[in-house]
Amino acid sequence: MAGSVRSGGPVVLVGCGRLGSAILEGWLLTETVAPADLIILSPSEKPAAEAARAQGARINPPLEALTEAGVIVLAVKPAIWREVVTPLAPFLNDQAVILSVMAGVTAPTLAEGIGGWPIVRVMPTTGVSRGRGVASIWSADDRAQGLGRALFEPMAETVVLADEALMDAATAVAGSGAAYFYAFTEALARAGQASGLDAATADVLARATLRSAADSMGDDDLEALIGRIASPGGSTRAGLDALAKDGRLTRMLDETVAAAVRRNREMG
Ligand SMILES: NC(=O)C1=CN([C@@H]2O[C@H](COP(=O)(O)OP(=O)(O)OC[C@H]3O[C@@H](n4cnc5c(N)ncnc54)[C@H](O)[C@@H]3O)[C@@H](O)[C@H]2O)C=CC1
Ligand SMILES: O=C(O)[C@@H]1CCC=N1
Repeated sequence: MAGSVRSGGPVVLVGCGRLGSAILEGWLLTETVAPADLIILSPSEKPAAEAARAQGARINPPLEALTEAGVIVLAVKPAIWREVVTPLAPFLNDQAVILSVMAGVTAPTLAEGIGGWPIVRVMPTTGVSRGRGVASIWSADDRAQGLGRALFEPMAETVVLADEALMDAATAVAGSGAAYFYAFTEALARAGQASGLDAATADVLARATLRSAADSMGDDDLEALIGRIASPGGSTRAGLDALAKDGRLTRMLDETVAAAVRRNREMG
């Protein structure tokens, strides 16, 4: 229901890039935040922000408007967040909550730049724009955690993490995972080409197959799902054996996730 998230004041979205826009679109689509409760800070014009403005959101009002804010959502790049929040801090009221969707930036680091307010970290996927995202949530503060859940549960499958240290792994799996999936799709299409399909046909087959596989996955046991396709001694089993030869699939994904975790830690 529009405006059902009662954060104690307007929701301020700081940064309306790829993720900020996705979050904004998800809130409006799922009516999680009423447009009139939204303040968007963005140095440049963004289509998602303009659409929100048309429904009543405020874009770049005088910073005095932030004194009413219930939650400040930081969706800027990790490299610039300090310079972005410094001018905002003097306008925030005691009850405001800082919600960060920035990869890698830890709560203690955030507290150095914008200390004194409860912090909740959320790692969403851009699927929130269609109300079908994933979001990992962590906070040491119950009220802030509740606010993070209220803002993301309507548009994402959410997981509350017990320990902030797990956020880097959750980011490496979920925040980045869709990109791995697209890279896999591309590689599958290329492999189809290497086996004789023309590029356009291989692209259609790879995309359509993985789309329909993702649609059918649900919560079913993954080995059971594989078993429904791979008949014993059949061609899929031969392909799966090649994929897993000498543990290479597992090793490749271990290395992929570990590299992303390392980078998240460096950014923090
Ligand atoms: N794109 C993704 O799938 C995900 C991104 N993230 C995190 O979200 C954050 C943002 O990432 P993206 O949206 O991909 O980056 P982006 O570069 O698309 O967006 C950042 C936005 O911040 C704006 N900005 C710069 N200075 C500003 C200021 N002073 N005030 C307000 N806005 C300002 C820029 O105009 C830009 O639109 C990053 O910290 C990233 O780690 C987290 C999960 C997923
Ligand atoms: O690549 C990034 O830095 C962010 C983290 C998760 C998705 N995008």
